[in-house]
Amino acid sequence: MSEPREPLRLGTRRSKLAMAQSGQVAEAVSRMTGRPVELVEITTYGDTSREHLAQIGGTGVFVTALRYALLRGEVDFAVHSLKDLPTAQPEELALAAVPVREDPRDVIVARDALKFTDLPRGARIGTGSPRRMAQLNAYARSHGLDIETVPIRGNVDTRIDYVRDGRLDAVVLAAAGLSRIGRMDEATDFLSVDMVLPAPGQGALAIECVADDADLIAALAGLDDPFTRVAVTAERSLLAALEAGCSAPVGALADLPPLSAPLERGDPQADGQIVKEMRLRGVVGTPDGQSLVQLSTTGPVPETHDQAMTLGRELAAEMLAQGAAGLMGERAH
Ligand SMILES: NCc1[nH]cc(CCC(=O)O)c1CC(=O)O
Repeated sequence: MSEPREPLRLGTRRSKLAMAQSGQVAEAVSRMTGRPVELVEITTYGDTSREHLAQIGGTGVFVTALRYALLRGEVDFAVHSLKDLPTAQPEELALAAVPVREDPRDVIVARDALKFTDLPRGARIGTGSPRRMAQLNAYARSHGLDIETVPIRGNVDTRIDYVRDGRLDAVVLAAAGLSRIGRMDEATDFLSVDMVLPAPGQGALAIECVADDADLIAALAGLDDPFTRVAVTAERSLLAALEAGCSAPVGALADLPPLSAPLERGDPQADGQIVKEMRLRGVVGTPDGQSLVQLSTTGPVPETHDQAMTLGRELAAEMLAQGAAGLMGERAH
């Protein structure tokens, strides 16, 4: 008979979203390793501060306390929303797995089940994210819509309450967050990524442990999705190269490009080969939507971390050449 094994300790924030995603990963890890996983709740500064996230300014307010718990050996691994993770990876910690990404899009929760295009003139839309403000306002400008973006913050429940009690016509949220807390049915419209590019890493999770725990890294590797990993690596490399923090008005998404015409037609040139390509799109803009730099590049799926990093850096360099830096306002660092 095998010895009973110690449970793995998963450090998690207390928020409903964090508990939901940690719970889902705990189950997957426990299924895969045959070891029980116990959740250890940790309070982070981002959870307790009442200041606006954009005012706190620093990247990673949700992440730091979990990382200290890992480094102190209080927990064995932690689950983060990848979009909340600072782009610099500390040497002592390993990004052990990036599981398959969920829907990366933003959605709105609007009153009266309204779609975005049905919002009335002067509609008040709540979001604390300069990225969402920039792109919504730019879209409104170019389509002759009259909307007002209203800065709010708070967890997903709090933000939906703004609509429920009539203070706002709509709020913008990440589809993945709503889905993980089981409230996806309250979304009234998806915002297409052609209209609003998501935050780098949105919809993806990061599973982190200490870099010298080789056994655990090997065990967690089973949860890794290589495509999601290179995609978010390229997105975050773009973000880092723009020297932008997590609250900067930067959107990025790497995904499969629409099938190219020759492949759709079964062009004999393609020789029966499906050419695996990835498209990386990036956007940066002023929150009022007056100025926006949006670029895209398509090429073979990166095969290594370095290739993915290069892809993001190169697109960022093109964006900077088109004036991206001037649109980001105060630099986070
Ligand atoms: N900003 C906080 C945050 N961090 C991750 C998610 C959602 C889940 C995800 O994007 O992976 C959210 C909520 C939101 O933006 O609506």
